[in-house]
Amino acid sequence: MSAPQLVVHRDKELMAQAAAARLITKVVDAQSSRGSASVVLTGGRNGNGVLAALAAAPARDAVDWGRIDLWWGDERYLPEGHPERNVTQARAALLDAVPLDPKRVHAMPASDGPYGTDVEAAAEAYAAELARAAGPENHGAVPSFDVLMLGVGPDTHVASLFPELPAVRESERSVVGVHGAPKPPPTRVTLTLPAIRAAREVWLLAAGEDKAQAAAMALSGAGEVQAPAAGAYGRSRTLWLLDAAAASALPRSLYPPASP
Ligand SMILES: O=C(O)[C@H](O)[C@@H](O)[C@H](O)[C@H](O)COP(=O)(O)O
Repeated sequence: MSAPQLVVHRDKELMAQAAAARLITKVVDAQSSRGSASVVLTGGRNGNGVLAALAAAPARDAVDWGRIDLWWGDERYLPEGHPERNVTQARAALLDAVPLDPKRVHAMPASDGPYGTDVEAAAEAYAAELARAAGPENHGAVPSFDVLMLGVGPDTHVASLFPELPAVRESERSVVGVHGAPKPPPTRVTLTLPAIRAAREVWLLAAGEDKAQAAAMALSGAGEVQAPAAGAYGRSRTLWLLDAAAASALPRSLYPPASP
């Protein structure tokens, strides 16, 4: 477990641009040292903001897009191509604009796919896909993702792990179905905390006033069942990328004050 490090940016645009720059560097480094990179994407405005900033970054061409595996932390269980699916939004923000290898774009199943309304079967299928990609050196049923990004919800949810719902307590499976999520749509597929913790680096993104209490709670010792974001950490690094508004309720002891 790595203790959280905080980086506070002036506003959400700068936060997205800085995260995109950071992601380019990480991916290029992973490709140089291991031949390929694996990145887990998140849904939500901030995750999509990072992808849009990456699409606009001149340095995006430094990435070898054919040698990157893309996975998702969660998916809204909706039909293929639905505008509210996380993968649809990621495609619009970045993926359609770069030369990815389609075999390495691991979208979560859709509700009109082979599993139909059986979200548990969809979750099992995604767990099996992750297991196939995990090498012996990965020590588990999921690959050692280079970077796993998570948007933080105002209730401290990450991926589709909502406070007190069964998915956040899952300790065995890497992927589960979610019913009755408080954020629409209610049916979702999500990585579990053990799968998230297999990542080398976990980056939590929080911007806006409505995230201030969530960030303060998750970073002040709350339990992961009440505050799922508190249970999201990487093996070598846990990075909270915040804008000033989301950082506004944090105890000053957690990060140095901005220069006057
Ligand atoms: O399916 C989703 O909606 C998500 O993956 C979810 O976990 C999201 O990342 C947070 O709710 C933060 O979303 P915002 O960045 O839009 O606040």
